[in-house]
Amino acid sequence: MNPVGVDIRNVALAYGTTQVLRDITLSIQPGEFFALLGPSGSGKTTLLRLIAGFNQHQHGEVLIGGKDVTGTPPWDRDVGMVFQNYALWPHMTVAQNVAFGLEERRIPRDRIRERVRASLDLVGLAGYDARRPGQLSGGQQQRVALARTLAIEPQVLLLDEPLSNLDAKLRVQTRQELRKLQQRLGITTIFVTHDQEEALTTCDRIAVMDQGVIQQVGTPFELFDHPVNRFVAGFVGSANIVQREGRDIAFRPHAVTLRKAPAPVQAEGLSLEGEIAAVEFLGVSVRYDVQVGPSRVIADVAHSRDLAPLAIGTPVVIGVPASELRPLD
Ligand SMILES: Nc1ncnc2c1ncn2[C@@H]1O[C@H](COP(=O)(O)OP(=O)(O)OP(=O)(O)O)[C@@H](O)[C@H]1O
Repeated sequence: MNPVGVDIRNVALAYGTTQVLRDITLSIQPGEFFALLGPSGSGKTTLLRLIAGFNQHQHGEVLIGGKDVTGTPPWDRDVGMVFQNYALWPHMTVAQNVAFGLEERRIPRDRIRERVRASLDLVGLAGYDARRPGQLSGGQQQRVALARTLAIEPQVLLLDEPLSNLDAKLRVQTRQELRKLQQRLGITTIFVTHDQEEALTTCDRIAVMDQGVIQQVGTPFELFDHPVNRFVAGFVGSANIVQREGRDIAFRPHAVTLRKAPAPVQAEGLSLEGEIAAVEFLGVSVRYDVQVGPSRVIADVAHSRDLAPLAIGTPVVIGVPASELRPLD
């Protein structure tokens, strides 16, 4: 299979007077595992459904494999979508569920049987053909939904929060399996999630969305190390933001060093005086809330058995090296 790219150009979509997507431009590379990451209501699902053909935009164009698909119905788009609730038929067996989309496409019976077997193999469910969805665990149901979508051999795989119904441990295991499967198939995949850890661990690149606008596109490292604005800095990891000379400066809690006051002020980077306001032991590190004037700064300090924690009320000097300071737009 030759993977295809997806290009979204100046797309806008409104429901009545509610503008849900505003001038979205995005290029997803062939074979890429791409995440749409944002809080609830940011427009991720709307954008995914638009690529699938379930939503229509009022402005701009959507290209799949270089072809403008505006106006093309979902079944003519060569895309497969896995829905958040899986949408499996409860009265059908696993094999019948997986075969369903193929029968609709009028594919010959023996070809259908082959493809059902191959896609159940792919997701590790060989031998489960005769079960009904109600006789499977949540994780297995999720894999049936994935097998059913892969069976139609789409050029683009669209996943709408596919792991959100799984418990925390299974979610981690399933996202690793999904990543491996995606790499093996090399299929262009677009993954909607509101969970930053899921996006950072699974995807090649991420578009961070807020209020129908793409705030930044980048690799997990780029977004974490070089957030362009306050929203991305706070949504991808946690960030401290302080005002300096009329600009916002962001830095990560783990970049902060704490020394008991009085301590010499560092020539380079940021130095602030404050007082420990709260202490949380996280195991690997200790998280300190430091009161600095009217604002709070979070410092994550690596824990060591030889280091007594600082008590609430201790006056401290906060230091952040210049290389860890990020000016924001
Ligand atoms: N059919 C509709 N009619 C009117 N408004 C809609 C419709 N569908 C979605 N919206 C609105 O569009 C905005 C974006 O919704 P969307 O479902 O795309 O967000 P999301 O980022 O996927 O959020 P979530 O993670 O909660 O699913 C929301 O404010 C929502 O209320």
